Amino acid sequence: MTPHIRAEKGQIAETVLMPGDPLRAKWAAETFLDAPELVNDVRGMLGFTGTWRGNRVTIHGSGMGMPSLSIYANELITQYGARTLIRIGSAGAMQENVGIRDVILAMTATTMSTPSRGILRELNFAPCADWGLLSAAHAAAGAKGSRVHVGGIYSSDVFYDERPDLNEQLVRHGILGVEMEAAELYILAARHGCRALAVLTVSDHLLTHEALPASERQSSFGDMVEIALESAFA
Ligand SMILES: O=P(O)(O)O[C@H]1O[C@H](CO)[C@@H](O)[C@H]1O
Ligand SMILES: O=c1cc[nH]c(=O)[nH]1
Repeated sequence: MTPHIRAEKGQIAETVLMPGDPLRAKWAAETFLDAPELVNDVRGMLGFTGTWRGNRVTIHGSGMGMPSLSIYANELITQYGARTLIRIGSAGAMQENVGIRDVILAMTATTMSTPSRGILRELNFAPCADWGLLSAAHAAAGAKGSRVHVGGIYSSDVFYDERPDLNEQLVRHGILGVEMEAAELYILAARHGCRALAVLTVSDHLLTHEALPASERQSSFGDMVEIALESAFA
């Protein structure tokens, strides 16, 4: 038990999928896992452990933003022994060739600051995905016929960004999309010798202003979940 997770040791699997939305965790666990068991609901942050093709998996919400993800990922890694952490999130597209519902595999996650800033100080550390997970996820996405993009994303501290000049630079430098957690996940994985990847589904487009409703962001991103599971156990 930790301040934020009520699960007993042993109730959390070594492989953890982390959506921002706790209700996406519930949907994904009920849709893709065999015998999912609720292992956390402290503060309404839902976590479930079950099996996928015989492999133990936990699907646990991270909440929105890096400070929230950092609490859960730290506790999952240091208190429960999580070793493979895959974010399954939504993202806003930042390139014309990236469409709604496309999948983005985040090779790197550029950021302005994360909860790790206090440790890294003046270092511009380069948060990056685990290569084994990334290459397996790319193969899984290809086999499914998903429209998939691999490259850099931006992990933002704000959803309502008021810096159009910043977005211009991100677009200009090829950033595929924006979300709010991956950079801290990658940094924590590097610090603790874990594997991490962010598999994202495009829910809205910053250039065209198309957007999916909240209900679809909660429970329609099945390809992303399967890609994450296949990469974890490739
Ligand atoms: O859909 P999730 O996984 O929450 O991810 C994205 O959605 C939230 C913002 O609406 C942020 O958490 C962002 O990273
Ligand atoms: O963080 C996010 C997630 C989805 N769409 C955005 O524009 N930002």
